[in-house]
Amino acid sequence: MSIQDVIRDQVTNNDVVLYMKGSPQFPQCGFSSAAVQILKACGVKEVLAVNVLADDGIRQGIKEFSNWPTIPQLYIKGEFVGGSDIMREMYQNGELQQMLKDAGVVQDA
Ligand SMILES: N[C@@H](CCC(=O)N[C@@H](CS)C(=O)NCC(=O)O)C(=O)O
Ligand code: FES
Repeated sequence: MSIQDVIRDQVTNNDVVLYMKGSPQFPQCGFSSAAVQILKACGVKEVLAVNVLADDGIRQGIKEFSNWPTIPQLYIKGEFVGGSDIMREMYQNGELQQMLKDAGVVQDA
């Protein structure tokens, strides 16, 4: 299976996927830490967190997959949402909560 296939499987088989540096418990970059905090603030309980620092193939492959040059990257229901700046904007205007609600990932937002 190619890296692109692995990524496609991850985002297809998990409602919420966060490609990040480090883990939700120990983020290894401020941008990834912010992304984790925003998901928590939205009430997301289940997320597949993929540590790109543990796999350089994924680290580069995800940029190609999404056509987006940086980490973190959030996917909801197989759809690329954005990085931490976009997540923060969408959280502030309520769009992210709505998207998670529509996806059936959180009850009340
Ligand atoms: N403003 C960006 C911040 C993310 C960013 O600049 N990430 C850099 C540094 S962590 C990155 O992924 N560089 C490529 C790499 O490390 O592979 C966002 O909204 O997500
Ligand atoms: S690891 Fe240096 S900015 Fe993210």
